[in-house]
Amino acid sequence: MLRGALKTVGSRSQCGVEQLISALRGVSSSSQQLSGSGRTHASSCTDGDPPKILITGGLGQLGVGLASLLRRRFGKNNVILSDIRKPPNHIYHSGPFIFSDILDSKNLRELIVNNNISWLVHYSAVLSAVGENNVALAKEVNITGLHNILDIATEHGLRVFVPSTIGAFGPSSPRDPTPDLCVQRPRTIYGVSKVHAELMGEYYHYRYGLDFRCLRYPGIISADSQPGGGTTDYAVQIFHAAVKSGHFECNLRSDTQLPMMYIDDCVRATLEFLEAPADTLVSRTYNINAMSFTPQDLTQEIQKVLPDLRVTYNVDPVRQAIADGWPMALEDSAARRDWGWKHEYDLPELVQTMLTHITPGNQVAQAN
Ligand SMILES: NC(=O)c1ccc[n+]([C@@H]2O[C@H](COP(=O)([O-])OP(=O)(O)OC[C@H]3O[C@@H](n4cnc5c(N)ncnc54)[C@H](O)[C@@H]3O)[C@@H](O)[C@H]2O)c1
Ligand SMILES: C[C@@H](O)[C@H](N)C(=O)O
Repeated sequence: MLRGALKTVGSRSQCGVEQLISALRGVSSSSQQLSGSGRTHASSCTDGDPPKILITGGLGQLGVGLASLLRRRFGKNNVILSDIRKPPNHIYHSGPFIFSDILDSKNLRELIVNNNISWLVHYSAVLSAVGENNVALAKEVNITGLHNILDIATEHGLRVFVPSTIGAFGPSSPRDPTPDLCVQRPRTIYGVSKVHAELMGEYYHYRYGLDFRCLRYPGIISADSQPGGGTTDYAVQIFHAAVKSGHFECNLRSDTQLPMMYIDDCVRATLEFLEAPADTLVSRTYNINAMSFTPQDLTQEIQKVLPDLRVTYNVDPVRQAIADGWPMALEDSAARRDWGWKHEYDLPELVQTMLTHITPGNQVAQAN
């Protein structure tokens, strides 16, 4: 039966996944139809052992920061970074790194089996602004890639974390604040693919018992890694320009308010959510919020430290249209209630911390 199921899965059919799960669990397919309760199957790690974690798309803005926190928590060799790009030397030498293209499901499956992976953090993606410039690539990476991840995670009983975003909402969503559950009609391929990921993950959870976990991140701000082509990138770039030249040209209007978060809060939220006992999670997808600000607010806060900073505006119509349809703040009381989410950085702490990291003698380590 197992051989038959494997053969079917090789053809990537939904039915194949179902058969394989049955074969691996030794249950009849009728007994595992529509679990309803969404009870997760398969242990995420062997009793007492730390999880073995694979991070896809790990060389982007967020992967290295998350890997560093997870390695401190679970041990260096239990966290493997992967990407399709070659890592800089300091990342290559900081812990296990491996090539993995999420569009190559055979390679991905081998990696998971050979390394006994139990948790999968799926960071590969094409972000909002880049996605609008290359819809075909965004569809491939964000939708086909996601399908590969969910199928393989289901086959091998993994705990899988897929981040969503403020970009999963659109102009018809309530914007200030945006609740967990509301109308989601995004107008970018990035947003559409992230709503798809949320729904597919939840479907696999209820249908197959997949331990799917998803947080909707705000725009993330980091000092030692560069953003990958999103609408919120200005909020990272302004710090480097402020320190380097004292002038920043902003591609969003001065009054564009968006939810943002410092990277340390983002990766800590991800770890805490990954570790939360399944029975505390009322939902599989949660908003998390920290602060909201406009380019003007951010400029004024930076000017408290660097009064000579000059910001001019050259609005990019594509990014502005995207931002105008996104939340101004996220409502995240469910995350705070169910698994204890609490942010630590508001705007003043963010600015102090970023400027401390980005000093002239300590220019951004190009993590990515
Ligand atoms: N950074 C943010 O502000 C933010 C906010 C909300 C959600 N997110 C989500 O968090 C995740 C990580 O974001 P990020 O900012 O690090 O993204 P990023 O754009 O900086 O990095 C994405 C990585 O994916 C890799 N990638 C692309 N195609 C791939 C493929 N076929 N196979 C394997 N890897 C591939 C790229 O090489 C890149 O290193 C994404 O899913 C993103 O949607 C990010
Ligand atoms: C918000 C987030 O998903 C990403 N930084 C983007 O702007 O596309």
